[in-house]
Amino acid sequence: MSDNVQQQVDSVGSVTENLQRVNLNNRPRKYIPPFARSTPDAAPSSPNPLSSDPVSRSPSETSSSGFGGRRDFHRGGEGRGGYGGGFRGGREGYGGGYRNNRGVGQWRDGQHILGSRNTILERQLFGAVADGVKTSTGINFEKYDDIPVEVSGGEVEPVHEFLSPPLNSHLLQNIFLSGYTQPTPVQKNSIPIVTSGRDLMACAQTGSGKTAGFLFPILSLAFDKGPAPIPMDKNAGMGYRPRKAYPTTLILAPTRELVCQIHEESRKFCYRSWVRPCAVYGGADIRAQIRTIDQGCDLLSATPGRLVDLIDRGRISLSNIKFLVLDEADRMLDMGFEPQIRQIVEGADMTDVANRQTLMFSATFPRDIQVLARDFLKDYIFLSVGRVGSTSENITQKVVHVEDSEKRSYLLDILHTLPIEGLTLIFVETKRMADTLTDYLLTSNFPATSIHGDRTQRERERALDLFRSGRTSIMVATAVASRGLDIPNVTHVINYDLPTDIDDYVHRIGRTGRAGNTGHAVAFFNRNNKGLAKDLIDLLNESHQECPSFLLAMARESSFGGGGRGRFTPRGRGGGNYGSRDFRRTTNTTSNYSSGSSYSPYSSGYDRTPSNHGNTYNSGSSQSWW
Ligand SMILES: Nc1ncnc2c1ncn2[C@@H]1O[C@H](COP(=O)(O)OP(=O)(O)OP(=O)(O)O)[C@@H](O)[C@H]1O
Repeated sequence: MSDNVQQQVDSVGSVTENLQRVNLNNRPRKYIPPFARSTPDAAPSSPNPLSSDPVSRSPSETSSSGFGGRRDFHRGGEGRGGYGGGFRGGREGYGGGYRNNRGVGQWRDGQHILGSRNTILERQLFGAVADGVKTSTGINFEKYDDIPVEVSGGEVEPVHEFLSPPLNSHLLQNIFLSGYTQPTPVQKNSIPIVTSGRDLMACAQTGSGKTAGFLFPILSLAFDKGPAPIPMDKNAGMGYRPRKAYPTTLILAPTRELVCQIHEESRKFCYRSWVRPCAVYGGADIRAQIRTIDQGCDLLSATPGRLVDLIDRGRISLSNIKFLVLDEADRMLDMGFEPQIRQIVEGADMTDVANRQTLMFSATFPRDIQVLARDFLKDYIFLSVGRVGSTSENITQKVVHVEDSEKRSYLLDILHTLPIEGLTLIFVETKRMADTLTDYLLTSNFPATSIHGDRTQRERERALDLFRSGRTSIMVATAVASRGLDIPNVTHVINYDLPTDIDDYVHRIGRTGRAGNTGHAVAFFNRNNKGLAKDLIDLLNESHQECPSFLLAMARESSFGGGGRGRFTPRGRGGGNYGSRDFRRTTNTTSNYSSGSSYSPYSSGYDRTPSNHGNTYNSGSSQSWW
């Protein structure tokens, strides 16, 4: 972001803050449910590192909705409709004076009332292909259909086109505004699975449309059924209590940047609907985020740490969650995030597993994490598009032997040969190395920036913005940028330092070759990376890439026994063919996976019962923190 644009954004941001402060003086005392919200021109959005357009931060217009903020929606009387009844929350269509504003809709009297069109917002959300800020589909998009799909745990009849039904007709309009003409394989299958009410663990290659794979069926159901009624607050009336948001969908993702990206995608597909997307993540002003969620929060994208903070402050309740999504699920459930995820899912007031749908998506899903994931799922369908952890053939991979001492000069050689158009992402293992290498590139006259966990959120946002816009065509990154980021025009990924885990490699190189586009990945390999050799060879072979002889020799030397963290490598499965990846199929259980209905997720391996799911997890890393 140029300083000029940054200043504009800042000044619009401060106007927003001032107006919000004014609003605070007259604010209704309770969280505003969907039918009683004022409808601003543009949906209020969280401070968003991915949005460079000041319009996205336009102040919320205080409209005279006439619903009267006096009603205690948390206690409200009987209600109708919405996710199967039985609620005690407020009634739909309360009051009158509805004002249909541009771009934001409402749910009222059991009807979905669409906001009118807002061309400025449309341009901001959907852009134009020529803007270059959205990834457009590449020449190999159609080839996704050749990737084998496997489903276990139930029968699925995939959808082959974006049609209504099964998708809500308004959602279809937003899909077409986004320029999507045909679903990707993961979407073809996730739409019927989720709309039929099943839990899902889905694995599909990087860049193949998993985000829409969960957003489409969730939003379609939300647009069809309307808001879930807000449950009774047990402590209502007991003195002052802060307003609380009751989202119906929670999407958890591991990094701030990814949360923002998911939020931006959500804003597109929620356009003109009653559903208000919000994002909360660390490193940004929590008070501004609280003000935003107070304006309405139906679909919440969050990093776990910030969400826990807001739950602890009594600002968010998870008691209304109908859909829980773990994006990059294997990362969310690994050692680093597992305690926070358990705190959110099991330690707070989250809807229990039987009464919510839980969806997990990733390009990789190690066996041990699949086992752990069962704590959060019920009778789920396992969907894999391509082998779990495989890489897209759209990415041309090259592994070169480079000693540590030669890496810098080798890197410069490569950078000199790259075409000027196109972005290059360079991965290193440490934050210090990210800074050092960036400085080196700058002194060598290459436009470079860096992103890593020691930079402030503002610096991270600025780096990403410079890179995304192409003003700085090289970004040096640690693993913080390895997952999920969808940056158009990344043509090259260089693993200057290789990760120790093959799954991390898969995600890193997946920043290129997205949505049917082609890309290139180069890895610097030397003896220090010996432990990765076997998994890397498997991966290269499977994706029909050249495998250098030094790598084969290194693998022979290596004492590692393949399979990594329990991935279903061809070797691990005893053959090189496409086969089972659902761990339930390779585990000796008494479950019946083919029927779906008779499968019991509680049947093997762990000391659990349906009544105490999760709390007696016994794998060795189990702990109680409440
Ligand atoms: N049906 C579709 N038609 C055209 N483009 C699509 C479609 N679905 C998704 N895309 C685009 O493909 C790109 C990649 O999608 P997305 O980021 O969801 O991939 P992903 O599978 O989640 O990748 P990763 O594993 O890296 O997180 C995005 O730019 C998205 O807009």
